[in-house]
This record gives sequence, C-alpha cells and structure tokens, in this order.
Amino acid sequence: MSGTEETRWPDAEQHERALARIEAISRLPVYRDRPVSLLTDLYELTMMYGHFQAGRHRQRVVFDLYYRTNPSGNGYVIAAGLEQVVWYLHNLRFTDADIAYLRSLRLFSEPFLEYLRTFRFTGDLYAVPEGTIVFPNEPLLRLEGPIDELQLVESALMTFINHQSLIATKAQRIVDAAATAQGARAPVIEMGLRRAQNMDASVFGARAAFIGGCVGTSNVLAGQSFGIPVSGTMGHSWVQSFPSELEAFRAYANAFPDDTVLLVDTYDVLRSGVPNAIQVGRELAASGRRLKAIRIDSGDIAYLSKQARRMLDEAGLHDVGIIASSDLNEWTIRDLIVQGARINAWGVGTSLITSYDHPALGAVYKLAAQEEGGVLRPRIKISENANKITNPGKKKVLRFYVNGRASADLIALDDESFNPSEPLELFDPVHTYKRKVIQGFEMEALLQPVYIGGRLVYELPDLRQIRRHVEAGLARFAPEILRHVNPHIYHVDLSQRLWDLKQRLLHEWRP
Ligand SMILES: Nc1ncnc2c1ncn2[C@@H]1O[C@H](COP(=O)(O)OP(=O)(O)OP(=O)(O)O)[C@@H](O)[C@H]1O
Ligand SMILES: O=P(O)(O)OC[C@H]1O[C@H](OP(=O)(O)OP(=O)(O)O)[C@H](O)[C@@H]1O
Ligand SMILES: O=C(O)c1cccnc1
Repeated sequence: MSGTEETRWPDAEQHERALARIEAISRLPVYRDRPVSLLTDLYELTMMYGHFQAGRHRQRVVFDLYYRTNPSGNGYVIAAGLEQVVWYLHNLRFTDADIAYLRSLRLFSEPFLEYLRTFRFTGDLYAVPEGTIVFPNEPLLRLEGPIDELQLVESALMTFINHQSLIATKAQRIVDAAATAQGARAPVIEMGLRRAQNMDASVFGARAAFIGGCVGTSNVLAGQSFGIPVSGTMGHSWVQSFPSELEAFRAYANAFPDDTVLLVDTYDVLRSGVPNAIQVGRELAASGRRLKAIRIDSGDIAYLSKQARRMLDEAGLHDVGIIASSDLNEWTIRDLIVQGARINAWGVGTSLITSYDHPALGAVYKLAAQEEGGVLRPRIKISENANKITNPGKKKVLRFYVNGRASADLIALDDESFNPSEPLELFDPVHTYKRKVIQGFEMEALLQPVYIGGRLVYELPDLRQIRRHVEAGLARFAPEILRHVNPHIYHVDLSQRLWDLKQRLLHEWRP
C-alpha cells in the first residue's frame, strides 16, 4: 500500500482501528487457521471460471442478502453473524493447498488457478450492524464489486448470517418467555453444546444466544472465544458415581464451596434430592458459605419447584435458587410461569441451539444490479410466486420513527433522499391501496459501510455492545410487533421509484 493512498483515505484512523480489531478477532481460537476460500459451493467456482473465460469476471455487480420469512412465528429477526462475515472476507485467500485441490478437480485452467493466487476481496460491503431488528425482504448485506468475487462469497456469507440470525432470534424468544407478567426476568443459560449440529453450530450458536439475551453458556470454547460468561452445575453421573446422594452433594460442596449447584432429580426430588440439598445447605451455612442453587431436570417442574421452594424456605434457605432444565422451550417456559413455577434461572439446550421448530432461516443472495457501459443497471429475478420476485437496483433500507416508535421501513434506491420535515406517503407494495402518510419522522439508515473498495472501515463492536443494541432496538418497537403469537406485521414498503422500477422490469421481461 502506498503512502499517498494512506493520506488520501478520509478516515485512516478508523480504518486502522477496524483492522486492528479484525486482526485480534482472527487470532481467536474459533477463527484462527480456519480454511476459508473453499468454503463455497462448487457452482460458485464454476461460475467464476466461466466469467473468467469470457473475460467478464471483473464486471461490477450488486448483490443483496435478505431473508423472506420470519422463523418460529416471530414478527422479526435479530441480525447476527457480521463478525464472521468480516473475518471471512478479511482472510479470504487461496493457499497452495487450496489451489492444488482445485487443480485435482480437472475443471479449471492454469491461468485461472494462477489468478486465484492473487485473489482478494476488493468490493464494498454495506451491512446492518449485528443486533439490529430486521424484517423480511430487507437487505441485511449489500455487496458491490467484481462479479467473480461476489459470486465466490455467496454461500459462506449466507451460512454465517442464516445461522447466527436464526439462533439469536430463537434465543431472544426464549429469554423473553422467561419474563413474568410483572416484568421480572429469570436469566436463561444456553446449554446446547451436546445437541448442536456439531462444533461451529455450538460455538457460534452460543455467541448468537448471548446476542439474543442469554446470560451465559455452558460451552467453554464459546466462553474462551467470545468472553461469554460460562457456568455449570453437575450431571446425574456425578450423583450416580457416589455411594449416596448426600455424599455426592457433600463432595461437590467441598470442591466448590462458593459455587455449589446441586442436581436434585437423580433419585427422587422431594424425598431425597431436596432434603439432601437442604442438609448440605445447612452445613455450608454453618461454615459461613451459601448453597447457591438446586437444579431440577425432570418431572413436573411447576409442582416440584413449588414444593422445593417451600421446603428450602422452611429450612431458612431463602436465598438458595432453583434452576430448571429439561427440554425447555419458549412455550414450556411461559406455561411453567403461568403455573406459578418458582424458578430463578432456566437452562435451555436443544430447542435453542438447533432452533428446533424452525431449523433454517432461508436467507437468499440475489443479483440486483450489473454494470453496463460504465453504469449500474438494475436486474430482476421473476418468479410465479410474487414473494420471490427480487427488488432490483442498488438499494438502501430506511427505518422511520414517529414519536420515537419505529413506524415503518422503506426499501429505496440508494440515490433517493427523503425530507423528514415533509409528509411522506408510504404504501403496501402488494396491496397498493393501503397507504399511510408519516410526517415529522426520524430516519435511520440501516445499512452501514463495512468495506469500501476492499478496505475495512467498520470497527466490529464487542458482544456486550451488540446486546445493548438489541435491547435499544427492541425498545423502539410496539409490543404488538414483538409478541410471540400472531404478531402484527411490520410494514416494509418500497419507495415509489423502486416500485415503479420493479413494475417496469416486470413488464419488460413478461410483456
Ligand atoms: N408443569 C409442567 N407443565 C408443562 N410442561 C412441563 C411441566 N413440567 C415439565 N414439563 C415439560 O414436560 C416434558 C417432560 O418430559 P419427559 O416426561 O419426557 O421427561 P422428564 O420428566 O424430563 O424425565 P426424564 O428426564 O427422566 O426423561 C419436558 O419437556 C418438560 O420441560
Ligand atoms: O434438555 P435440553 O434443553 O436439551 O438441555 C440440556 C440437557 O442436557 C442435559 O441432560 P441430557 O439431556 O444430556 O440428559 P437427560 O435428558 O437425561 O437429563 C441437561 O440435564 C439438560 O436436561
Ligand atoms: O451445567 C449444567 O447443568 C449442564 C450443562 C450442559 C448440559 N446440561 C446441563
């Protein structure tokens, strides 16, 4: 990089900070020395090669990544996975081993394989920050750059955004279910490692779960990698491995006198588990310590937790908490709360880490514009299913707030501008007679610059900042949009110009 380029850069410091941060992230155990360039579908490489052979591989294009349907009946999605996207783009190189493997496929010419050696991401990326509340059809990533680069990255970007956004959204549903009608919220701990769809799904799933509001994870690699608080209790095997439950409890309390959580359901929760826990709780109290909690992992959690609470209270152990686990999800947690279960923390595994009822987000990556004669021309993909017809052109996403409340989002062409002091008429892009006028609104551009001309300009936030962004974002939406069952559909409209452009292209291709 030349010195002149450095001084010409408008905010060199921002770029340096962004680089330092992604370099540090790339050294984390989950990211370090991971293969990147071949994390793609073969057809991305064959299309790249075809463009290369035709001499059109550096033609500039625009792609959008967006999803179409909210998962699990939710009314929105929490965008997540951008850190992994930036890590991938930053480290995207073809190693000698990658090139040797591609050569062995006997599909690609030597000049192409040579070209791959110098391959770097040189494009622009605009993205919604992680933790942003987003809705169907809104671009979460917008890329602009040479078609070979943007084609190669398609599959990897989709897997990162699809997975983490899905799990962050599921986690937030579960965390939200753990709030009582009075607003008190018992924490949710993610415990899904053993049920995750393998290693990355567990670690990045734990990260997404933290973004969605879980207070911690049982996954130690996720703790080391992302600084998520780790916590753990004990398994049934611990209790089974001692001659008696009481001895098992005592031995654990000896090992962790300040952090003892006793699993009380190995034999009989109310006849032995809780009485033995009370015994150990008293012994700890006698030595100036405190039994932290018991965990109930089977049976009727509402009944057992109420009985256990009563027994602990009668023994004076008021500050011993009760943790529940056992195939929990947002519905069972909500129902247990309605039944008056006395639970201080929830441990949730399978349903959270796999998003059990809705296991894929289904985001897509679609070509929206292509350079022709030096200018970007809009492109459209037509489908019999109106919902699958793409929105053409290089676009932006604006969120309008009226009296502080998110009122509607607008997908508009990138060069459009809107004046908040003038009335703006929004209309439903399908049922166009449904219209509303907003005025005196605040406006937020959701897509933020991340890469410009291959240079990273976005300093990735840490996980705690991302969580705060989720909370601040949710606070600006009406509860009717956030509720779990039959939420109101939030308006995502098209600007008049974008709508007209779409109609024009539709009629051109289907006269
Ligand atoms: N009071 C309750 N109301 C509604 N659902 C409950 C209640 N108590 C427990 N559950 C849920 O019922 C299911 C009980 O599962 P199941 O009967 O298969 O096993 P279990 O009681 O956990 O026992 P084990 O772990 O020994 O198999 C779990 O999903 C649990 O979350
Ligand atoms: O139930 P989940 O939400 O997936 O949460 C994690 C579960 O993993 C552990 O037990 P495991 O499932 O290994 O055995 P168990 O069902 O026999 O307790 C733990 O005791 C929880 O029950
Ligand atoms: O710490 C626990 O209690 C735990 C961790 C993982 C899975 N089940 C339980």
